[in-house]
Amino acid sequence: MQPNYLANWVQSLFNALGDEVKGKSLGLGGDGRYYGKEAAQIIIKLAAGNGFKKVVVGQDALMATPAASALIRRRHLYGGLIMSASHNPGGPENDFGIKFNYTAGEPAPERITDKIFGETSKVATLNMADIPDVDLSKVGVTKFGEFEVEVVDPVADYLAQLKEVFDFALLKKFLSRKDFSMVFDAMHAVTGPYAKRILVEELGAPASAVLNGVPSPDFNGGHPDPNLTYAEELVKIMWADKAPAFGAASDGDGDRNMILGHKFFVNPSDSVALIAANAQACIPYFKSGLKGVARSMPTSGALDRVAEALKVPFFETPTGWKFFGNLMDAGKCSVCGEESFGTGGDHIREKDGMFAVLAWLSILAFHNKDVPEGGKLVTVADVCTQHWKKYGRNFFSRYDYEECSSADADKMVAHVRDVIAKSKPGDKIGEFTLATADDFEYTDPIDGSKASKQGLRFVFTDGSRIIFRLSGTGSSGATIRMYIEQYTADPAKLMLDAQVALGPIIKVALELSQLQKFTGRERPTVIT
Ligand SMILES: O=P(O)(O)OC[C@H]1O[C@H](O)[C@H](O)[C@@H](O)[C@@H]1O
Repeated sequence: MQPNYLANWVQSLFNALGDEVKGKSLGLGGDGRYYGKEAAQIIIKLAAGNGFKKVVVGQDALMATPAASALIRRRHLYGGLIMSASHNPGGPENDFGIKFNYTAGEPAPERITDKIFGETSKVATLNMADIPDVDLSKVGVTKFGEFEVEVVDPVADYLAQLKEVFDFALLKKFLSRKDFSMVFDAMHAVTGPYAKRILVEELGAPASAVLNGVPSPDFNGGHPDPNLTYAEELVKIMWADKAPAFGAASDGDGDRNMILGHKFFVNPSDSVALIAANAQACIPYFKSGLKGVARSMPTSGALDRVAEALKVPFFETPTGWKFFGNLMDAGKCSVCGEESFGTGGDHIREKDGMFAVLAWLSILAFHNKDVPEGGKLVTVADVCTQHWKKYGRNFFSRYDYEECSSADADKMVAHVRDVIAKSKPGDKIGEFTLATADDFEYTDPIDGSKASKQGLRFVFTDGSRIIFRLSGTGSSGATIRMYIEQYTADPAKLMLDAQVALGPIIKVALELSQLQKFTGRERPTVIT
């Protein structure tokens, strides 16, 4: 990141917030990329020059996004700036790899991000205080007159928050079972120190349970994306004949997650549904039940079925975590998630990778509480299978076509819009009968704001769906995402491989969009 770029952006943010920031305290975190510490020094000087009274920063700028949210909420800080590991400047809620968490620790709402964006073109002066760099390697307070910088242990507040959510004694007992083993891949990103402290020191997992636990400026040459493509090392371990019972990975800034069993991938859409279904029984924080649940539109309908069974309010939002923030602030949502590997809850209102890992460990601990050590352990796959037997299974897959030319992608989108305009309920598309086709629109139930053009979708009478969206986070060209979903309650089909089960509808999706013709792509770059 260019220092000037960063300074301009942060100054725009402070300008947008105006007098609101005067005399307030700001939380600050980074993720272990090389610019983390440098950027922290710049932001500290800008905060001092713009009237903040204090900056609270993680030691070595190693602050995961959920940890920063916990810090903001627990210490009643004004807000927090998190330098995210994003390879994708300009995503739905993070500009230039920075995420601004607003007062309650949730991602900044659209009205704030729009205001910041408006200010970026007008910045004339950088109000940077003339103070020396702060030693970020040591916990402690440095004062500069009225202004002070506190360097904190980045894990402490977050751990305290997690302890209010989960039964740590139960988890510790479960992790001490000789017949259970796990591995967590921190992918050389920020969660290494978190995993060591929480999983190893607090919960007693062996040190070897944390893989790639040392944050590195360039993620050791890897790409810290917790999916089947990029978490290759973990996938190899979990697909070996002799493997740990549980595997998980988290991303650059610790907010996304992937959950695996032995030779078993838990689709993120299923993961949030399973967490919601088991929350009340397995996680103390949810013991009085869920206030409501939410998923993004492209995320599969597995969660809808759980909401219906639990009789709790359900919300379908556009892609982007900020839409959940409003619901959680209004006390309408306890658990939410997205197909893009984000899962979270209202404990900190962020997507939270470690929360998902501890939620899954709590689910496993609960389902194994009557299984004697050495008995047949209830596995991740068993928990999912039992869930599908009860609710049916929403097969789901996402095809990503990265770095397409923007012109080609736009042509394809125009074509799909045209198909939608010409179609009507009852039309036959392949073996499927159309129920509706539209461009998803959302009216926020809390503030009434409208979001349009949030994804082109075809919904069929059997509940199957085909959705096209252009990524808002891709870094070069256009990334087309094609989401495919099909529901089955047929016990004979529950265990099919998702790609096999979805074969026919994928064909339909490719035909109706003419994706291959428009983009020249024979196959996607990533399949989830
Ligand atoms: O627009 P996409 O590339 O599909 O990315 C979508 C994702 O972007 C960011 O990571 C947001 O925090 C997520 O809430 C969202 O799901």
